[in-house]
Amino acid sequence: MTVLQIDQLSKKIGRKTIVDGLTLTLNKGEILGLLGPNGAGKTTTIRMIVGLMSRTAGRIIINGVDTKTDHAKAMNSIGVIVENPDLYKYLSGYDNLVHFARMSQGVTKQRIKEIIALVGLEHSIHDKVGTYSLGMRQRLGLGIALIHKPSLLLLDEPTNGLDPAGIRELRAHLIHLARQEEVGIMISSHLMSEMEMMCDRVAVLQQGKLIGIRDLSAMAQTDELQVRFEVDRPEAAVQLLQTLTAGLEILRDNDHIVLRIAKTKIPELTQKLMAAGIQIYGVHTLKPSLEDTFLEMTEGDKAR
Ligand SMILES: Nc1ncnc2c1ncn2[C@@H]1O[C@H](COP(=O)(O)OP(=O)(O)OP(=O)(O)O)[C@@H](O)[C@H]1O
Repeated sequence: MTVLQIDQLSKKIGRKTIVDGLTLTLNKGEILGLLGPNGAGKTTTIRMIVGLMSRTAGRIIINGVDTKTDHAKAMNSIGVIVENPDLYKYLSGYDNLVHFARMSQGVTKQRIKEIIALVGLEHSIHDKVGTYSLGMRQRLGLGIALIHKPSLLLLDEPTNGLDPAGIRELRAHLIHLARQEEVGIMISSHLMSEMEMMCDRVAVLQQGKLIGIRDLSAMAQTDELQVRFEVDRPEAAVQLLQTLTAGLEILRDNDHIVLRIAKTKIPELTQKLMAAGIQIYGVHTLKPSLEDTFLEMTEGDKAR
C-alpha cells in the first residue's frame, strides 16, 4: 500500500528551480532514503510534503488524501522531525510526552508506555530532558513524532550531530518501526554509507532532480559479486577463464584477476584454475556498493 505519492513536485524561488518535477512513491513498512549533496533539495522536498513550504507545482497524496484538498486530514497520518525537536528541557521526558500527547486526540496512557519502550527510554523517562544526551533527545523526539501512530514518518538528516553509537541506536529503532509497525519512513541524508545500512530504496537527488532510484534490497539479493583471485600466473589465469566463459570481462590488477560472477560459479572456476596448475593464494569477494551505483548514475547523467 502506498502511504506517500509525490507527482511532478516542483519548487521555484525567484528564477531558481530548487525541486524539479520530482515523482516518488513510498510504501507501507518501507524505508526510502532521499540522498543528495548539500543543496540538492532534500529539506525543501520534506518541507513541502508537510506544508511548511508552499509548492510551485505538483501533487502530494498521503494515504490517499491530497494535501491540497484536505491538509489537516493528510497531516493526521504524518510524524515528522524536520529539525532538532522542540522539547521542554525543564520537564521530564515523560511530561514532554504527555504534553505532546494532549495535542492529538485519543492518546492513552498505554500508548505513552508503548512509545517509551519503543524508543528505549524506560530508565530515564522521569529525568529532566535537560540532562539527556543528544541521542536521548533524538529518541524522545522520535517518540513524540510517533505518539499518534502515524503511518508515515519523515526525518530530515536525523543523524546530524549523533555519535556512532547514537546513529546505530536510531537506525535500529527506525528499522524496527518499519518492520514491526509497518510505518513508511522517508529519511534524508547526504551520507551514502548511512542510507545503505537502513534503506530499502534510495532516491538520488541532484540539483533538485531525481536522477535515479536504487532498490537496495534487490542489490543485496543479487548473487553477482566482484571476485578477485590472487594467483601466481595471472596472465595464464585470464586466458584460461576467457576460453571457459565466453564474453566474461576480466580485469588484471598485478597478481589479481578481477571479474563479476555469481557466487555459485566460484568453486567451479577455482577447480579449473587449480587443474591447470595455477596456484591460488586468495579469493576475495565484494558486493557492488551504493557508492558504485551512485557513481554509475551520476556519470550516466553527465553523459546525457
Ligand atoms: N528560501 C529560500 N530562498 C532561496 N533559496 C533557497 C531557499 N531555501 C532553499 N534554497 C536553496 O535551495 C537549494 C536546496 O536547498 P535544500 O535545503 O532543500 O537542500 P538540501 O538537499 O536539504 O541540502 P542540505 O543537505 O544542505 O540541507 C539550496 O541551494 C538553497 O540555497
